[in-house]
Amino acid sequence: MSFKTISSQLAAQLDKDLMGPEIGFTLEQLMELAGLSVAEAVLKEFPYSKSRKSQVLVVAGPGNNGGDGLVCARHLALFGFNPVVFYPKRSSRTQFYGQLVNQLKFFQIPVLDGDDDWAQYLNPNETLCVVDAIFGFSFKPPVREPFGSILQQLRQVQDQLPIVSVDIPTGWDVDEGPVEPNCIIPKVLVSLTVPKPCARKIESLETQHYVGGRFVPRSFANKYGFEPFAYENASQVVKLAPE
Ligand SMILES: NC(=O)C1=CN([C@@H]2O[C@H](COP(=O)(O)OP(=O)(O)OC[C@H]3O[C@@H](n4cnc5c(N)ncnc54)[C@H](O)[C@@H]3O)[C@@H](O)[C@H]2O)[C@H](O)CC1
Ligand SMILES: [K+]
Repeated sequence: MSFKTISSQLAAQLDKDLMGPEIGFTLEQLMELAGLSVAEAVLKEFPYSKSRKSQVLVVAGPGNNGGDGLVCARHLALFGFNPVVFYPKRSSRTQFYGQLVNQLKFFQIPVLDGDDDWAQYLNPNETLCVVDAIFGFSFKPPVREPFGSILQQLRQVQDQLPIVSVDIPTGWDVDEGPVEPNCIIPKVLVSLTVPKPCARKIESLETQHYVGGRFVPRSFANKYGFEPFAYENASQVVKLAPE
């Protein structure tokens, strides 16, 4: 199946439109659905079973991609997984991020900060997968610390420990694809709303590709030049067939 992508410029316009005065979604609403989508993609790729490891490390960055990760961790816990969140640079953009962290504490999900030993969770014998919610479509290279070292450590384990990237693999340019030498090569990519051009650079044999963020009607999708994705029943994600 060949999938439609929209440029970063158009994606930014789409977001502005969705959250503008006429339509009126709030960021919090979209983030909740985005995080739920990613958790469902994890469940589909790595089905939860009581008899196997269920630890998932969620690495959350300082922006909204990180926010998607915080929401995802909460849904993973509801699905039966044991999420651990590494959130080294906390956003003070709005108080909502603090509320998301409080919700994680309410679920007894550990939230590690920059001083904690997060690398202990990179053991493939104990951790099922890593959710890469570090940067999304607003990443501009070169990567700054502490994220440079974090990416380096993730790169070292990514062949043994599968990485699930939220919207854009971290270190990729939204239009051009891999731009950062230490960028993530995910085993699973969950594009939100509609894939961005960088998704064409994934190797379909190596990376499973999902679309999630099921929040637009057909008329709105058509306005932005794509058709709605073939979501089944109440599912929040759809897996795209390899190209
Ligand atoms: N409609 C949707 O599809 C929705 C998508 N969502 C998610 O939001 C991100 C985009 O969020 P944004 O806050 O614009 O940006 P990022 O999270 O990608 O990153 C911004 C953050 O990162 C810092 N930063 C940028 N470059 C660097 C660098 N080289 N080194 C270090 N730090 C860097 C920057 O300063 C900011 O703090 C999108 O991809 C989706 O995942 C929403 O959830 C809403 C719905
Ligand atoms: K990401």
